[in-house]
Amino acid sequence: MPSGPDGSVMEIAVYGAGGVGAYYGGRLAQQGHDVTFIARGEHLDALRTEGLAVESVAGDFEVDCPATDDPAAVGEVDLVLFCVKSYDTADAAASLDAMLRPDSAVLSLQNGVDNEDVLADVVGTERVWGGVTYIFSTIASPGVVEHTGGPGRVIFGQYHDVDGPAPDRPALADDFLDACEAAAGMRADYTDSVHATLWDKFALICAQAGLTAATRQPFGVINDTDETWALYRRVMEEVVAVAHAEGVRFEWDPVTKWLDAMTSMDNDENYSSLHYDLTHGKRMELDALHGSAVRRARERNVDVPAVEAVNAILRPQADANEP
Ligand SMILES: NC(=O)C1=CN([C@@H]2O[C@H](COP(=O)(O)OP(=O)(O)OC[C@H]3O[C@@H](n4cnc5c(N)ncnc54)[C@H](O)[C@@H]3O)[C@@H](O)[C@H]2O)C=CC1
Ligand SMILES: CC(C)(CO)C(=O)C(=O)O
Repeated sequence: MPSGPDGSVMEIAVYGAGGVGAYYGGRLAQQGHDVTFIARGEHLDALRTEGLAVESVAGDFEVDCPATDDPAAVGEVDLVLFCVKSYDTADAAASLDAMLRPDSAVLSLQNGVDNEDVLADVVGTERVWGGVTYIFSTIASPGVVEHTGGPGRVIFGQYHDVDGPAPDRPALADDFLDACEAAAGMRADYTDSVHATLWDKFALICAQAGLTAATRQPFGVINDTDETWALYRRVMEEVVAVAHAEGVRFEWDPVTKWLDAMTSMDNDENYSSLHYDLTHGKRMELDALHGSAVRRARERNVDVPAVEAVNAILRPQADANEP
């Protein structure tokens, strides 16, 4: 049964119903929320005709939700889960308006630290929630999403200027937290430290995605190889230095936190979505990850030789995978 605070149904559009978006949207639909998928191509055709099938380590399920490639046809919703790849952010953001009321929100679950500003420029900062997610999930075939691991965890917060105070938590965020708590196979937490949360994930993903993609090896091999493990740490340290230079304040040390967490998890076989895209000939998010870190470091005069090296190593393959 739906589980808003008063038992209400949330109206949710999933913009980019791929590995991440269809998984979380499907879980919320499974719980009875009113979810519409925005997708395209053969995947959209399959969602329309067969519905969504999710093969998940947290339990397989199927749901049948309306699906479209036209955001204007969705109508107004409470929340847009914004889950396109970062290279599609600007194009997709341009058609958000038709789905939003003044009190609606757009929650980005994307990797990278550039997306929220792009969204805020289009829909206004007050309607943007910055978010991160920890999951391994991909489109296995049209209409079929495969969730192979990760805790299925979302952390999000009202976006705001990096120098300003965190705004009050919006009432809609409580509705969404309740919806997530009631749903199977996912968990969400709210943060007042949205910038630190985004950069904390950015530091991890630059190391995890960068090193798994550059070496084509899973985490366990990287962790077992002294030189490679040193580079993994170095990438994180450099990204955190850029965050500090941008005025992001952490109440924890992301490098120690992630090195401890990653080595204590059952993680040895894991790669990353960037590695998946690289090895499947798909367009890569390199520009939004290491490319962005390098650009931001240059603007702030921070030395990031390890991030530059990973960026340079991956660039030819990223260029080759461009459509
Ligand atoms: N896949 C994973 O396990 C994880 C991914 N992420 C991040 O989440 C974001 C989404 O990644 P994935 O779900 O893997 O991507 P995906 O490629 O599986 O899904 C995105 C979908 O959006 C669709 N799309 C893009 N623009 C569209 C438009 N204008 N209209 C309709 N459909 C559109 C694409 O066709 C694609 O099917 C990325 O930023 C990624 O880095 C974060 C954590 C884990
Ligand atoms: C952190 C990780 C590796 C899994 O959530 C990820 O974000 C990705 O694969 O893109």
